[in-house]
Amino acid sequence: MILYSTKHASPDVSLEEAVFRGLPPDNGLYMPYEIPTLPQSFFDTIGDLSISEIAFEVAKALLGNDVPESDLKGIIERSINFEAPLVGIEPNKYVLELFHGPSMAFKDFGARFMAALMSYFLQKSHQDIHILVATSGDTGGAVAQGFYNTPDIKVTILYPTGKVSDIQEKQLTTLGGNVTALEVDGTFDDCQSLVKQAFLDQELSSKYNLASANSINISRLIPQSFYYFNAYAQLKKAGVDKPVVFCVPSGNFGNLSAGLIAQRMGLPVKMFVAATNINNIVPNYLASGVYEPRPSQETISNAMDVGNPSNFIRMQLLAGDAYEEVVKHIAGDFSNDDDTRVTMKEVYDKTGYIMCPHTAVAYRGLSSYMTELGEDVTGVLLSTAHYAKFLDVVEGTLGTTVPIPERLSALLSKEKVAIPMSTKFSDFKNYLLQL
Ligand SMILES: N[C@@H](CCOP(=O)(O)O)C(=O)O
Repeated sequence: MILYSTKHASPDVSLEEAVFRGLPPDNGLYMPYEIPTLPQSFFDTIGDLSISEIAFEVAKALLGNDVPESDLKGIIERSINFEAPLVGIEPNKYVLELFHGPSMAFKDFGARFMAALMSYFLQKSHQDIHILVATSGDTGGAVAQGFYNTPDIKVTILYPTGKVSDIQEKQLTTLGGNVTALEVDGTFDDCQSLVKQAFLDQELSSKYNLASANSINISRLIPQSFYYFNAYAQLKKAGVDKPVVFCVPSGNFGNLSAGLIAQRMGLPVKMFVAATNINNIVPNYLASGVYEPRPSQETISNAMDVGNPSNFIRMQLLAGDAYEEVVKHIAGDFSNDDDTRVTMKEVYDKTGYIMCPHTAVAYRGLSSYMTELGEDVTGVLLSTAHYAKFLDVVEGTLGTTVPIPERLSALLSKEKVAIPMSTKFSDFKNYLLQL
C-alpha cells in the first residue's frame, strides 16, 4: 500500500510509515493511491464467512504485501474476535450492533486492529512509541483497552472535562499502567488541536516517536470497513436482497469514510446517510455545498460533538471529490437533543429496544431518509455504543432503570486518575517534554 498526503506537499509513504506518523508533515491526511475491488466470488460466498474471515479477505486485499498472510491472520485473530450482530427492529430496518467489544463501542474494531498492527511492526523495529489521542468519549476507552500493557507503547488520552459520560470517563482514567489521561479544560476540538499541533512540532518529534490513534490514522479506518461487509453478509444469509442504505451516526467522519472504502471495494451500497447532532457541519455541506467548520456544541450524543471533522477531506475524496458526486453517495440529516430523546423513547415504547443517543440520531436519520425515498430498500443503522455508557441520559429519557453489563458497572466503583491540562499548546508541550 502506498499512501499520499491529501495536501500533496509531503512524500509518499508505506503503510508502516503512515501508521506510525499518523499525519503527514504538510498536515494533510494519508490516503492510499489504490483501493482494490474485491472479486465477485467473494461477494457470492460472503454469507458463509465469519466476521474474522471477512476481515482477513478485506485486509489482505487492502494491505497487499505489507504484511505476510500468516501474520495478517494472527493480527485479525487477536483483534477482530467479537461479533457485530445485525438486529431487525422493524420491517426493512436493522441495527448493526458494533458495541460487543471490550469497551462496548465501535472504536474497538479500529483500536484493537491498530494495536495489533503496530505491535507487529514494532517487533521488527524495536522503537518506543508514544500515542497521543483526543476523545469526545468513545475513542479514548477503546484505545486505552486496546493498547493497555502493550510493550514499547505509551498512551496519552486527552478528553474535554465534564463533556464525556461518567462511564466513558472511568474507561479512560482507571486503567493506569501505560495509559495516562489528561482532562482538558476545553472542548473535543481543543483536544484534537493540541494533539495535531504536537505531531507537527519539531522539538517533540525529535524527542519522541509520536503516533496517533484517532481516525486520522489510516490503520483505524481499514478495520472499520470490515463490519460493513459483515452487515451485508448477514443480510445475504437472511435472504434479504434489496438495495442497502447505511445510516452512520457521525462526528469525525472516520466511520463513514470506512463505509465509502468498503463501497469502493465493491460492496453494493445504495446510499449512506450521515447523521449528526446539532454539530451539523457535514449535513449543512451536503445541503448547500459549503463546508464551514465551527466550534462544537455540547449535546447528549457527546461522542459526536465535533466542530471540525478530521476526515471531511477523506470522505469527500472517497465519494468522488466534486460536490455533485458526493451527494450521489451521501445524504445528510441532523437531530437536536429533543429529537434524540423523543426517538429513544418512541423506539423503546414501540419495540422495547434501548438505544444510546448516538444510535437514536442514526435511527431518526435513517427513518427520514427512507420515508423521503419511498423506495423498497433495506436500512441499516450503525449502533456505535452500548446504551449503558450513557446511563443518566438513557434512564432519564426512558423513565426507567435499565440493565448494565457487568463490564461497565464494575467501572463505577473505580477511582478516576487524570491530570488537569489547559488548552494552551505550550502547557501540553511542556508536560510532554518533562516525561
Ligand atoms: N467520536 C470520537 C471523537 C474522535 O474521533 P476519532 O474517530 O477520530 O477517534 C470519540 O468518541 O472520541
